[in-house]
Amino acid sequence: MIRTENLCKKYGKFEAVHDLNLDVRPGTVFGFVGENGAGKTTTLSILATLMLPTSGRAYIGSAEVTSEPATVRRLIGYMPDVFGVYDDLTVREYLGFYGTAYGVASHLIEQRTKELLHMVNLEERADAYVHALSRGMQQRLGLARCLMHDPPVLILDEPASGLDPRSRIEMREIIKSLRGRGKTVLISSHILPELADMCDEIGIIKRGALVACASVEVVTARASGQRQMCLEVLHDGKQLAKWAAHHALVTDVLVIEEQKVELLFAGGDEEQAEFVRDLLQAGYALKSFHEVGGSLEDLFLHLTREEDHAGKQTAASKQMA
Ligand SMILES: Nc1ncnc2c1ncn2[C@@H]1O[C@H](COP(=O)(O)OP(=O)(O)OP(=O)(O)O)[C@@H](O)[C@H]1O
Repeated sequence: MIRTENLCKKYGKFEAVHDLNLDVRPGTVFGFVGENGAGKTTTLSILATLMLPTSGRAYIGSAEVTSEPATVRRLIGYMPDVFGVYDDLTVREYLGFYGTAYGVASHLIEQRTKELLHMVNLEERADAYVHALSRGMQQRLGLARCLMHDPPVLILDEPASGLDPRSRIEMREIIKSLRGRGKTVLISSHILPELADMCDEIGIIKRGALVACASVEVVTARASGQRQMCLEVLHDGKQLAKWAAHHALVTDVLVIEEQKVELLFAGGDEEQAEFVRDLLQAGYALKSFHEVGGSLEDLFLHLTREEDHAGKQTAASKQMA
């Protein structure tokens, strides 16, 4: 639903986004994590048609951002990291203004305003002036604003930044509820645990390139000490996946190539040795077996250090789930 192909953006000679390949499936919440200056805002601005890429392509659905910006704008709701509010409007007027700007039919504006204010817990503030709202409330209103034209895709740039813990939790719960409404969400942050709680997949960006991408189950499993194992067999990987899925300590299985299977394992060394023995006894011709990485957060910290980690990055990129 959201896709970039070798996306690059240069500011003068400085390359802020470098050969970025993203693929966010419909209906998923994708967390885009990276330290300050990694290139998140630049990428999201290109997807929101606010900036042209230097090279490469970006798509929302089948619409390409540079050649079909009007179509893209209808498909997305974009919440920038910093946005202004109009001081002399009430909350209701503010949403009405954006509804009109987005071309929402006038009979729908009132209904949608009501629904969205309910969703972002601002019903009781409908007649308050926008400038009188707390920062958390303004951020929630900003999210409601993006949804006025009911777009299938949301692009949210650090929506919880600068919020106190309670407001962050409120924002997180609202974003989680968007998945239930079938929205595809791309959300950026520099805080991995915060994203892990509300996302289906996490992608890590470093110096403009995607260096790791994994399902949130993998992230959580690694954080909770489960092992991620990669097995290669001589024959059909699907058979092996079926066999492994029945094992009590296997919590998730993925066929990543015809003969290659990745799984999450909730046991220690002995159980793991037993698992491999059982597998051989069941007749599988095991070609290779290894454990994959530490926690994704460790990986993130490792990758964002200043030294060159080319070898590790390649390994990380291979972990694409
Ligand atoms: N208009 C610009 N001109 C020159 N350099 C820029 C411009 N905008 C951003 N940059 C640089 O490009 C790099 C990526 O910036 P970007 O804002 O995309 O990162 P980010 O991951 O969103 O960071 P943050 O979390 O701090 O918002 C940074 O080094 C930044 O200084």
